[in-house]
Amino acid sequence: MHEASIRRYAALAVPRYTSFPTAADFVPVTPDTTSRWLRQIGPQEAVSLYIHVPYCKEICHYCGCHSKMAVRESVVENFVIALLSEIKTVSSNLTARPQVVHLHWGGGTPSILDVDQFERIIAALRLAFDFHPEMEHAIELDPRTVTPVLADALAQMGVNRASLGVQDVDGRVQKAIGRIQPIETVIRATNLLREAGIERLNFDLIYGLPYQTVETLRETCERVAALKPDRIACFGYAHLPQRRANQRLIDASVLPDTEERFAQAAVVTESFVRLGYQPVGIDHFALPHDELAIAAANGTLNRNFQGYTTDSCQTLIGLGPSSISQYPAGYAQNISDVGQYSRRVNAGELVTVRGYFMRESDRVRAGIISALMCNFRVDLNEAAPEMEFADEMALLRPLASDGLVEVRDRVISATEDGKPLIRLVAAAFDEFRRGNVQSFSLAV
Ligand SMILES: C=Cc1c2[nH]c(c1C)Cc1[nH]c(c(CCC(=O)O)c1C)Cc1[nH]c(c(C)c1CCC(=O)O)Cc1[nH]c(c(C)c1C=C)C2
Ligand SMILES: C[C@H]1O[C@@H](n2cnc3c(N)ncnc32)[C@H](O)[C@@H]1O
Ligand code: MET
Ligand code: SF4
Repeated sequence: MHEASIRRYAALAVPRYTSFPTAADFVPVTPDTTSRWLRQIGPQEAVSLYIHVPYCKEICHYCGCHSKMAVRESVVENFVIALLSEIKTVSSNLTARPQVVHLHWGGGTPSILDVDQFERIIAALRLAFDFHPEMEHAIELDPRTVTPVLADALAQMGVNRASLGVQDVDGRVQKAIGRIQPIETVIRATNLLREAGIERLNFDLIYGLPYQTVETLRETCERVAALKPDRIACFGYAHLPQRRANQRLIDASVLPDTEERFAQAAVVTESFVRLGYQPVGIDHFALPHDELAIAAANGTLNRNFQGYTTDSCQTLIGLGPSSISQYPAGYAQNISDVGQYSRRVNAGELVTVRGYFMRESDRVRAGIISALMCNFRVDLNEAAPEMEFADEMALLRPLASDGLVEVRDRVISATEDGKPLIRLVAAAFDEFRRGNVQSFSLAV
């Protein structure tokens, strides 16, 4: 593909498609709807739970997550009290006991909770939910917060997977992103978790950050791969300073440009493949024995709000401010403001504010977009035998003539050149993106 085409395409802003419709297209949805959707869950039905802990010790300059600085310990305790209220209200809306197959603590920094707080939350969940004996119990950890006491406590709680925010190990980059974290900190956290018996590890990295180059990234990839985490995610930095005040601390003049980002994404993939990892979707890598690598190879990979997953549950219940729940009938997102969240859950309310009611055609589009994001390929004869997609096909034509996709007998597949730009192919099937450029991140 020509440099000029890369530049043109990679500079387009498109969603990351962790859901379709994306959260940006949600409409008002009320707690009554969530109550109805919760009541429809059947006995022993497999569900996933996501718990959002919206606090960190301090906020990194690049962060795009929903999190605030915990200025006092009491702030975190007040959040835990509110979360316990929400769990009680959600539980009282259930008409059956579901079975939890995946439990994920995200944030923010869940490791800001103390052992007593974790235990109270788990005890509250166990009153209404059965935990599957082989439940995947995962937590996002800031390596700087991992202590021997925490590692042992997490293992005691049944945590069997941890995701560490590594971001980059280069000192100059770390200074520019407000995240000072020498690699020794990552090594220590990794060892403590493994010694405690938590061996399934993921590292998160970011490319497209200030002062990163192809050379610094190659070095970062080698240093983190030497620690042999089963999984690595490497996201493209999404710089949206108009929406995230903390990102205004990043000097945009030292950010890599579109072409450099493109080259960085390529060197990350090239490095991890050389170091024994298999690429999974657009931004994950996994060692060959890992379930995610196996799912990617045999076409059973799924995508949810946390990214790529082996989870195939119909229902994901999100708890905590800003959490998104997924039900067979649609999506429901909680209010994001922690103060309002707390006031309302403490008054016994569900706090759904936005979401989406899935129509049959949305389900078809969601299936197509998910197949493209996970497998880089979709067969419309299987996915949507009844739908013509004339507009969509017209949108794909320029991508096809630039060598990004091949369309044959209604089978759409990305070429090797097209894989990094698969979000653009997916966007052709997104009815909500018809030429309107919104504040999404760059395609690469
Ligand atoms: C773990 C941290 C999270 C990341 N994303 C989310 C969390 C909790 C969830 C999230 N982020 C955004 C939304 C949309 C609704 C909103 O309130 O703004 C949700 C549900 C906003 C957002 N974050 C990023 C972008 C580009 C946007 C806006 C566009 C969009 O909705 O797609 C950047 C970003 N955040 C995270 C990653 C990994 C990432 C970029 C690679 C983490
Ligand atoms: C959950 C993961 O999301 C990533 N992350 C957080 N903020 C951003 C952003 N603005 N752009 C890209 N990735 C981000 C970090 O790698 C974190 O560990
Ligand atoms: N807050 C943790 C970290 O940055 C986990 C990933 S970001 C939600 O290390
Ligand atoms: S990257 Fe992680 S630690 Fe940093 S502010 Fe965001 S949620 Fe908190």
